[in-house]
Amino acid sequence: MTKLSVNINKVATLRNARGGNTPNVTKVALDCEMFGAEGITVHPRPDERHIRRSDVYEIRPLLKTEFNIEGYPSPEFIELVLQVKPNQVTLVPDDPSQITSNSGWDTKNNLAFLTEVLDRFTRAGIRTSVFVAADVEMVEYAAKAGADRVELYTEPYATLYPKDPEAAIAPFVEAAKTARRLGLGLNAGHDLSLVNLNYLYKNIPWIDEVSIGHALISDALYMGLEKAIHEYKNCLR
Ligand SMILES: CC(=O)[C@@H](O)[C@H](O)COP(=O)(O)O
Ligand SMILES: NCC(=O)COP(=O)(O)O
Repeated sequence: MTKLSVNINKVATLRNARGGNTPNVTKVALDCEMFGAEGITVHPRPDERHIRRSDVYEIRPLLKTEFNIEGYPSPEFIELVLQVKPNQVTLVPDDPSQITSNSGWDTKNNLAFLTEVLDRFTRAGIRTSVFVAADVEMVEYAAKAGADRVELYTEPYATLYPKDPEAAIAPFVEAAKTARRLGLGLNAGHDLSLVNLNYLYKNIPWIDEVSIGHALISDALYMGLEKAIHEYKNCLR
């Protein structure tokens, strides 16, 4: 069964826009769980443009589903994750100045670094996931580095899907088969939406978890959060 983890970064973006506590990010996280989300994802970026470190500490003890923290493994990020101990940590290769995640790891050229970081989280009992492009070699080196899972960076799929679904999905099926062959768990995320999610799922039904934020929160502005979560879960059947 493919689980839906709701990324609440953009709820924090709205909260931060006025400097107060509306919308209440913690309440939204708990409501997402009540509406059927099977996990909550946050990406506490160094500039705290949306999710703040304080959000991470506040949310952690209250969640009933899975907590996934994404980020670049800086010393500060590693310390935060080891203190909070989420169910899963997802390593992304983002530079602090990036507007959003726009690439997967070069797991081959970062093998030693990733191996050392992943080992620290593994020893702390935290499931690890490495954000990679749909590239067989990048998946293979994520396995070599000791990751429990890979998360396929799905922006290229989302961009090409409307023009050519079969071409869009092809590299992702190959990368997903490689992950399965190597015994890696499989996540996927970035720019997934109600337009493209079901086709991804139908072609790669063994995905463990999709983490979706930007499109889901945008859809919720029109249909409401509860209906949005139900609609996204309906794409995973
Ligand atoms: C790793 C990934 O693809 C998403 O978590 C993305 O990083 C979202 O970050 P923003 O919400 O800051 O765009
Ligand atoms: N890992 C992807 C994620 O958490 C959310 O990405 P997006 O849906 O905001 O593009």
